[in-house]
Amino acid sequence: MSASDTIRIHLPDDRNYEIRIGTGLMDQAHSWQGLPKAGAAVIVTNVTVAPLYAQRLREQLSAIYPRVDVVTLPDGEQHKDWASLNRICDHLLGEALDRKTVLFALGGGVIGDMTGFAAAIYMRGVSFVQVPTTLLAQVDSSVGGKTAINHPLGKNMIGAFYQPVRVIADLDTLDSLPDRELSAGLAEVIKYGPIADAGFLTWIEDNLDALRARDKRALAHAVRRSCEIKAQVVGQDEREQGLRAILNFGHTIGHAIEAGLGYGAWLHGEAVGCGMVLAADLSHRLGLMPSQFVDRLRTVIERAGLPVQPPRLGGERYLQLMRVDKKADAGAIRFVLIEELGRAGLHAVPDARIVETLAAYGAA
Ligand SMILES: NC(=O)c1ccc[n+]([C@@H]2O[C@H](COP(=O)([O-])OP(=O)(O)OC[C@H]3O[C@@H](n4cnc5c(N)ncnc54)[C@H](O)[C@@H]3O)[C@@H](O)[C@H]2O)c1
Ligand SMILES: O=C(O)C(=O)C[C@@H](O)[C@H](O)[C@H](O)COP(=O)(O)O
Ligand SMILES: [Zn+2]
Repeated sequence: MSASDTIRIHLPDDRNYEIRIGTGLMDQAHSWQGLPKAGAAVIVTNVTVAPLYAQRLREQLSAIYPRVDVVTLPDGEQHKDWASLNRICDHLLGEALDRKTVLFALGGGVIGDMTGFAAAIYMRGVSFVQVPTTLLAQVDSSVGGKTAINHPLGKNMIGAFYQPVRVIADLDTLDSLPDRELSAGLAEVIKYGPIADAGFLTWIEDNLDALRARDKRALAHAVRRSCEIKAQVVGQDEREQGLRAILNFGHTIGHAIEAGLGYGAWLHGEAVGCGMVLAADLSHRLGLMPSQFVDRLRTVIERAGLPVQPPRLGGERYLQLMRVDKKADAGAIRFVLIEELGRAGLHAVPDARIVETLAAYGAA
């Protein structure tokens, strides 16, 4: 791969945008050219990421915008809430920033989801740019326009579909990412294999050690292929009327784990990794996939440094949490199941089969 690669996401009404992936982008002025003109830019970040990257981004943006503010939020999934959203809106309104103001989400998926939601609702919509600094955000959350905050009763329950105007993924920011967060990001990378590209799953298996060692070429390929798949899916079904649901593989149980344990106890990627093992198992129990697939997926998830043993919340509690899943339909819990390697679909699964599977993993 060259120093940078660009993937384009195609959406109606002139909302196409570029996903730029590469090294050194944070300090390369050309990455930031062509952004909407405005009197002000606001970088939204958190207390961990601000000291690492906010000043560098501010310098780049100062060449474009007369005014560049920084809003620094507390760090953590437990702060993906109304209070943080209000802090962004309080700043925008308190400073009388107009509707041309451009927001820059500098951080992981938590910052990206909240900044996007703030952009969607401030003055009924201002432009925003995703500057993802975690592997998870570079391969998934910065692309596709799902924005949200959590509710104690359910994950991402309050939000909007609202697309960024650009995504700039500087692979160098991954150098400072803790190992546990890198593993969490690998869960969403692995996800794309079984749902969309069997060959990519094999590539991940072959390159997992290089990915965990942060080999830049391996990371670049993982980010690029993940974004290509996500851009294709979202380009066909932006608002999840059908196809887009495949991106939710592992999330039915994953989101139940996150909400059930309290946000932040397990990382999103950890919960999704474990949720994929159980969804693979369900795919086998319902006769869609052979048992070897479950073993294969569990092995790669374990090798990525992710947990595969779900917490023991109890069968009834899991069901209660999953009934508010956004894919649920008239009370029926629906799972993304693998139908063949590289192809997935949405399936209503009877409660008894879900509890049986959870029990097999000691979680019911
Ligand atoms: N919108 C979507 O399509 C979508 C997709 C997947 C996940 N998500 C959401 O994304 C969130 C998870 O995102 P995440 O895994 O990035 O978590 P995160 O945003 O909490 O970031 C993980 C941790 O890494 C720190 N961090 C970020 N960049 C860093 C860097 N370069 N160096 C050092 N530390 C850094 C953060 O401060 C945080 O402590 C969840 O809320 C999930 O629901 C959304
Ligand atoms: O972009 C999507 O669509 C996804 O489902 C990607 C997921 O990885 C992500 O966690 C998403 O936020 C989950 O969506 P939700 O609609 O279940 O909240
Ligand atoms: Zn996810």
